[in-house]
Amino acid sequence: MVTHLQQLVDDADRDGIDKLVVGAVVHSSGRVLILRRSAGDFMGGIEELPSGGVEPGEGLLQALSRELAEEIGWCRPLTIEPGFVAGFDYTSGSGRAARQLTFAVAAPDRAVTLSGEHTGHRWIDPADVHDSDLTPESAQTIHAWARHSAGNDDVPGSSKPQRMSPEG
Ligand SMILES: Nc1nc2c([nH]c(=O)n2[C@H]2C[C@H](O)[C@@H](COP(=O)(O)OP(=O)(O)OP(=O)(O)O)O2)c(=O)[nH]1
Repeated sequence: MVTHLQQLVDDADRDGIDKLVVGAVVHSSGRVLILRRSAGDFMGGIEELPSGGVEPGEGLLQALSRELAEEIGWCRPLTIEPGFVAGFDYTSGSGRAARQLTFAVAAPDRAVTLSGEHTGHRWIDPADVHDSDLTPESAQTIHAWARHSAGNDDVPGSSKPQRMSPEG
């Protein structure tokens, strides 16, 4: 796992990524937690997965743990499900080459405490992502997780980040 995570960081460096972001498919009974961004922010009002930038000196999972504490009030140790990580690249609001690496985390309970970054949350069935304000990249990430969790993962090499273009 450690080698694998380091490989993801090395790949991002090699690919010229300036901003590494970690995200989570937090799920309970097959439903996935999504958050609505505050209206005043860049891309305000969209729905997104809990996510945030990796800070200098932080490991990926350390960053994920901190972001989940900040964004949904989870202070518990996280259990990352092995075998799933989905990646997409985008240009951030400040123009940086960003890559979001999204891991899967089971929610033992559904208690969520939002920060000021988000105005609402809900648990969505992956089949209903078309009926949301998720970006195509977030929607694809949720679909990839749903396929993975159904044991019907038809994406070759799904334990590696998938390159999903904003168009695709
Ligand atoms: N900018 C941007 N964000 C996207 C795209 N697709 C997509 O799912 N997102 C998501 C990632 C984040 O959840 C959110 C926007 O985040 P962001 O990284 O651009 O915003 P930010 O203000 O935190 O970034 P920064 O400018 O401070 O680097 O939208 C896309 O094509 N462009």
